[in-house]
Amino acid sequence: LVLVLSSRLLQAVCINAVRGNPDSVIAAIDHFCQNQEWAMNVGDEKGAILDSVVMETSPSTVLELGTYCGYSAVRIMRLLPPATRFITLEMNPDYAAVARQVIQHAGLQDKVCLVEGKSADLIPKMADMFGIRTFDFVFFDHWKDCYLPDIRLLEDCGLLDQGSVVLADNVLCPGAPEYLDYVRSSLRFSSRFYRSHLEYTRVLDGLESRTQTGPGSHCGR
Ligand SMILES: O=C(NCCCCCn1ccc2cnccc21)c1cc(-c2ccc(F)cc2)cc(O)c1O
Ligand SMILES: [Mg+2]
Repeated sequence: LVLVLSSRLLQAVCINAVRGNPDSVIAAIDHFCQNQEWAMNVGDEKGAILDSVVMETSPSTVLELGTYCGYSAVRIMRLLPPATRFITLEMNPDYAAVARQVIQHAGLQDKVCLVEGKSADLIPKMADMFGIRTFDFVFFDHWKDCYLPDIRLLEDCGLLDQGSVVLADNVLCPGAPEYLDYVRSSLRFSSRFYRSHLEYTRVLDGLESRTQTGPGSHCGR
């Protein structure tokens, strides 16, 4: 039976990770990607930066765009207190299926709301679908040319408010130049670059966080 990469990654989790132990799931995926086959998880180096920004923000509502195999979803959810809402979007049904099983192996299936679809279609429905007013923390890890239109869409839908943090993966590799220009240009928010490396390689990459300083677009004209 020929397994596709995401299924081989899931197999490595099932074999090497302890059920109900998120840290062992993270370690199993990192070991697989470092020693068997590269995969586009945020990885351990950038993952540690993601952890620190999540802990610093201590959000009560979190949105992730780009679930892939669920690696960053497990990283984020393992840090969140029980009442936190975590929503993650994946457009590829095969990846979504693998992610559900990876998240279940970590014992975090009750905390996740994994939705299949495209950000442009689902962001405008977030408020109605999930009763979410604003997101305290958003992790961008989907199509890099969607980062800019999607942060604008989140703002236009009033889903970002004062203190909301948007953290974007891969701002150098593959890169999101227009997004970087945008978040670094406006005075309405502060942005910070975390220098790192492309997952499981020595190629330069980084994360960019953007914190809303002014009130959300829906109030405080
Ligand atoms: O492409 C990347 N990720 C996006 C995958 C597709 C997301 C699709 N998708 C999911 C939800 C969703 C919602 N709306 C619309 C679209 C949506 C990615 C690539 C690399 C990479 C690859 C090769 C290389 F040589 C160097 C680097 C590294 C990363 O870390 C990455 O994240
Ligand atoms: Mg990425």
